[in-house]
Amino acid sequence: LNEKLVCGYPLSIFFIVVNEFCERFSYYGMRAVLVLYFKYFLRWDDDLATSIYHTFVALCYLTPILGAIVADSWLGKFKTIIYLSIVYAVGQVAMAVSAIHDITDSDRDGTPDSMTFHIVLSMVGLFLIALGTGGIKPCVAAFGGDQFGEHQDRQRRTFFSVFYLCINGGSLLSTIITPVLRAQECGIYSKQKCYSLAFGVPAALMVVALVVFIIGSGMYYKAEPQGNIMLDVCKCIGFAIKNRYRHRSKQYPKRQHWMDWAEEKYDKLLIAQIKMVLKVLFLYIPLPMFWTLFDQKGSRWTLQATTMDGNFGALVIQPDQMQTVNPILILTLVPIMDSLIYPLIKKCGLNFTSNFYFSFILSNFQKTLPTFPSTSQSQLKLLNMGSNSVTVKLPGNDALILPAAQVYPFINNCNTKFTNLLPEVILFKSATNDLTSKPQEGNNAIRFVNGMKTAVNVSTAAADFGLIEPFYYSNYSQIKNGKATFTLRSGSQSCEYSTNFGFGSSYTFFIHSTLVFGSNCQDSVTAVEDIKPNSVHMALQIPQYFFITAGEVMFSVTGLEFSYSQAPSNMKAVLQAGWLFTVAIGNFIVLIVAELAKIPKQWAEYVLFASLLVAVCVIFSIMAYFYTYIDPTEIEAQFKKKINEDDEDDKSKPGKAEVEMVKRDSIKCHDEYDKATQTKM
Ligand SMILES: C[C@H](N)C(=O)N1CCC[C@H]1C(=O)O
Repeated sequence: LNEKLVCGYPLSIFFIVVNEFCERFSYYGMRAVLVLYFKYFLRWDDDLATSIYHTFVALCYLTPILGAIVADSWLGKFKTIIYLSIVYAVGQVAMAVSAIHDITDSDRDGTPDSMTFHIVLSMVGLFLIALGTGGIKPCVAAFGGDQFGEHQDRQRRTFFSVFYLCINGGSLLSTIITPVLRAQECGIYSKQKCYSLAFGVPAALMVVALVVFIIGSGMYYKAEPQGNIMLDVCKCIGFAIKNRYRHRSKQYPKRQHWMDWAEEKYDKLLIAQIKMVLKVLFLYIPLPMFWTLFDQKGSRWTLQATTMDGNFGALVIQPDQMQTVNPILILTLVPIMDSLIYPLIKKCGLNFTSNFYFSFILSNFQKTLPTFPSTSQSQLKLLNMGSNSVTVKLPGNDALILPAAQVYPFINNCNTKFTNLLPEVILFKSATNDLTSKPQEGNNAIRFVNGMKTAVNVSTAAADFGLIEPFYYSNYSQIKNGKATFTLRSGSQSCEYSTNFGFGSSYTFFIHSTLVFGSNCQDSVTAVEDIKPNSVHMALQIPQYFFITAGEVMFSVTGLEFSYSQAPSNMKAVLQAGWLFTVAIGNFIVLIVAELAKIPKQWAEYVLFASLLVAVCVIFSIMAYFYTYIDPTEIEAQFKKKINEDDEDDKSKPGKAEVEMVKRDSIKCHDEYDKATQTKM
């Protein structure tokens, strides 16, 4: 195969793993900011953004089928990777261009004037990316496997581990870098969040991936495509089903396998190869459930993280950055498993046939949310601005004593009329404006109520609340966690008010009528906590990440190698695509159950997914126990030898008796296949 070896490994795989690293950087980097791009640039709502996101991810894992068919039947893996990488890079460039707001911002107000242009271009870009990333994915993995000879099983296994490390190295770096690029401000006429840069860098990395792959060109082993194999496979399966149906009567003897009903018309080698593929595909049936749970990292788990405290001391973690725990753990666990755990298991003589994965159910963390008013109620707040406590009597409520400078929040029916309130008591009613959910991305939602007789301007370094009229309130502004200093200004006079924020809280700050400018106004502002800060720490998600990643290491890395080693020579990429198809189905399940079915209680949804996964684990273990490993190369060699011998015989001794003999031999050969596949793993 390959003449240039480094430490027993073909040199060509260096280019393949670097290509994979850059490609995964490109894919995961773009994916990391995609939902935010939908939400904040295209101005889609949460539901539409999440649905399109999961549809895109599912499409990325559906298109491998196309790429694999093109590679195995027509172009070969090498050319398919090159052509589809170009499509992929064009898609990434289209995404980067679609995120330049200046293109359609003719009135230069900072917002695009023709959203249709940006939506259409980004959808075209995403379609090309899905075609490219999905199309090349099964080919790159199988092409890497092709570089090893028959006696390099150990090296090939190590290659698939290193390949997985590169996937996750690229994913880790890009998930850290692209959100930082997105947070930059850029633009020609006005400065906006820099989505074009966040998509532009992944586009550049895809070009690098392509160049690296082309550089290695002279060193690759390039297996030739073997004709339109998928068409033959479909026709052969169709014929077997039809033939079986035609011979359904009891008078016809049964055949060992239903595919044997294609024997009348199809080559025995092809039938044997289809049997190998179907056997593996059958084993894949329960697998999508793993990906269903796994892919919720990007949606449900990240949303859960927004209701948690991300303060890790020196490091403050943003909710979407928690996803980087997965690739970090992969980079740690894969070497540990490969160099320690698997050899240890082997030494202990354990038959490690199936891997169990665990899910971790975390309870509903949104306990920090208060009771919000229903549609027929309104939220009221009473603020005593005086210096003495006052007694307030509201219709239908007991009299209450309101201490000086204190706020009393309560919920009442909208149509209640309030009369005779003391002049120093502010009745603050803002049912339509109150925040009714946790602020986004772990931020804090802050607003001010001005109790003074003059208008006050409030601002911080991060937000401007504008001029607040007397007895009126500002809009909410998002403030990050940590200390914030607010400057209160009226004409030329000002004072400062400082306070500390956690994650995901909401506060209304009441400015007292007694405020005196020029001094510190710490005592003249009362903070009312509308939504408590997140109290559950994000670190509690780490065990959940650990278990799902440990499952991934045992199941996904081995699954890649398994899909390669169990595939017939002409369907290596097709089986890789079958493996990736399980990821696509997993994402569709998320889309249906999590996004469309909308189970009202989050914990009920987690319990449902976890129970389904446990059930699937049991089923999969049973299936894996009965699975018998095969050596496709050996089986194919036996068939080819038999066919050659038959050809020789046909040439020298044509006649009816010989035809019978060939038939008998073929059946013998079939028996050999069946015997070979009956050895347990
Ligand atoms: C980032 C994940 N740890 C990961 O490596 N994968 C998730 C789906 C399959 C695989 C990949 O190839 O990206």
